[in-house]
Amino acid sequence: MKILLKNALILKNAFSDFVKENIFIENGKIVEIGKFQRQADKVYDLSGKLIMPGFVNAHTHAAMTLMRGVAEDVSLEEWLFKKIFPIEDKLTPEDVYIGTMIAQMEMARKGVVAYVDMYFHCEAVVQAAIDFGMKALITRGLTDQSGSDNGRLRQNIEYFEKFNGKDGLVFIGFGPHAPYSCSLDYLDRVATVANELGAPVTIHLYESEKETYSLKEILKTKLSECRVIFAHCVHLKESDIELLAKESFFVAHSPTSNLKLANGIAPVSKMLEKNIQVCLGTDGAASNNTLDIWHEMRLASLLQKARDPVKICTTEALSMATLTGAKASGLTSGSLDTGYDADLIVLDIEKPWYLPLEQLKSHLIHSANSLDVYATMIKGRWVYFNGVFPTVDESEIKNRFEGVVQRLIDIEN
Ligand SMILES: CSC[C@H]1O[C@@H](n2cnc3c(O)ncnc32)[C@H](O)[C@@H]1O
Ligand SMILES: [Zn+2]
Repeated sequence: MKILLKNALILKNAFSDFVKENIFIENGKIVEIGKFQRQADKVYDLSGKLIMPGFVNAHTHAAMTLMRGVAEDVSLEEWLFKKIFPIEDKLTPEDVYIGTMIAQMEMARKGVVAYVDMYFHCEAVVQAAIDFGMKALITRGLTDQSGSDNGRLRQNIEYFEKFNGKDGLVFIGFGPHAPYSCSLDYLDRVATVANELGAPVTIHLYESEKETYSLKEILKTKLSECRVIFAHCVHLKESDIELLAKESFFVAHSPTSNLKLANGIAPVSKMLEKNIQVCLGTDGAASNNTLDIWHEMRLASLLQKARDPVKICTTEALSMATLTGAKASGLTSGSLDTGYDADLIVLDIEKPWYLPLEQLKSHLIHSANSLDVYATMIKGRWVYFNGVFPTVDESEIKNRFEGVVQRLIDIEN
């Protein structure tokens, strides 16, 4: 399939300038960007639109759309242990499939092309990603709190063997939940396996001020040799910041979830000063409550500006949401270039809040609305286009979702 996108403004990546050129896509890949004439099977006139790289949501629990709004105005501890875990105990693979589908619809609607997930019933997450056509780094949440992991690591390895690389969309990593739910021995075992398989790892780290373990000790395990996405990193000591400054380490910053669960504000400016690679994640819809990277991008920037107007600048924010997220997840997105997968979004910039157009880059952070996304393409396939989700039956998914939620409510009563 040959696709021509013409007459749009193009932002190739966070660091580039806007150009008015055409994009030619063949078999899911960008073949040419420039001022050319070519024959195509499908031609889209995108006058008045901006084409830019899609966002990477570098930390989420997609299926938690099922629990959006069920546990409000509580601390992380109460939220997780008293409200969320009891509901999660009742989730079936079918529930996780439907919850993940709704999450993907929301993310595609808001310009996300790839996400990093940590959950369970991962075969259902894989199926949802494949059926929808979204890129995902999927990890099995791992804990050994009761002294045993009840086969979770074995399951994660099986997911890797069965699904890693599937359709060029799904990749499998390892998801030790947090240092407070994984012993050091277990973390070492998980990291050893991940390292042998060349798979990335993601783990919650220093989310609340009650988390008092030692990062130095944690990094004496094989985790130090893995590609790791550390989620949250709100309560880092100066010495911890130094430890995270490493080519293979990434921090997924989730400002909304951190504020909503009263965990505070991550020291992102300090991290960026030390060249730590910071990307953005929404966390799950039960703690955010949206899956909106535009919102995270703006909030991340504003929270640091509370103390220093220089941080986080437009280019930095955009690159956190695109290039750094792509690098962290290992998913080849984040930039529009010849040879890259066509993972892009089309934004309707004919709205008053994109004027003056001369300052368009700033508007993308401080004035844009996620619902201005007109279309989202992943590997050359539209997964959202002008109000329609071409790869799924929207009303069927919504009906099934309501059915699952009703069942969960009935169990509770
Ligand atoms: C075992 S699968 C992943 C696990 O993580 C839980 N979770 C979701 N958000 C957070 C968070 O902010 N901190 C800690 N744990 C979180 C989710 O409910 C799943 O049980
Ligand atoms: Zn999380």
